[in-house]
Amino acid sequence: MGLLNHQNSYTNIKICGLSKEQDILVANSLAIEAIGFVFYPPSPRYVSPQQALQLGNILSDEIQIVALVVDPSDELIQEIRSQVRVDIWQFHGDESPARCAEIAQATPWMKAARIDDQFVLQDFCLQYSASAAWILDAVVEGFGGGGQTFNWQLIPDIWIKENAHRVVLSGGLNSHNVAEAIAHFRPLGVDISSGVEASRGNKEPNLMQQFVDAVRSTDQYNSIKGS
Ligand SMILES: O=C(O)c1ccccc1N[C@@H]1O[C@H](COP(=O)(O)O)[C@@H](O)[C@H]1O
Repeated sequence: MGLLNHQNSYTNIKICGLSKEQDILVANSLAIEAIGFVFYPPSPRYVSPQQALQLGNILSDEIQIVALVVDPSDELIQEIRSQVRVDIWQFHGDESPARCAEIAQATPWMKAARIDDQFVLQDFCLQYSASAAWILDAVVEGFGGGGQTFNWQLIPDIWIKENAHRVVLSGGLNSHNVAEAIAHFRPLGVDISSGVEASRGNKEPNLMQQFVDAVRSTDQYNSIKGS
């Protein structure tokens, strides 16, 4: 169980940016590993620690909570820690490795790499070697959640072969492109926000279901194919 579980024979799924009770009830009905709360005020998916506490109370214990932050203040971290069950921290800003470790303490954390043709992946991986997984995302306005894919060809095949077991792939995923994404990366997990929304910040239950179905049927197809 869990987004960072390497023993699963399937692709782990995180749905990010849930902000309403209805989103949580839908998540509870899907066999997903994690949901994300966005504690970044400019985001259309922002929830306060108090809201996250209430939403967390109705979330299934089987589903992990990822706390997504972008260069957070100490005060915000304190508030999140005191109110929310955080299973994994997600750092999506310019946090240094030391700052990630300081905030996360004993809780696992993931650092997002925002990929463009200037990005030096080797340096990033060395710098953030303590990250339990690396989130690969696109460069978008507002740090993330922009529904944009990055150019997958920028990631060398050899790097994918050696490191995909530590990758949570994100950036513009949806039920139509996720099979190709899994075939290309064979990642530890996939992370989606915009692709399961009717409009920015508004999750659509049918799209959430379709995304999970697409991931699970891709895994099944790949296991039958034996690849
Ligand atoms: O979701 C947001 O609003 C957000 C804000 C700031 C940083 C990251 C954010 N979300 C993360 O962005 C990626 C990609 O999301 P999308 O599927 O392309 O919309 C994902 O890791 C979200 O967790």
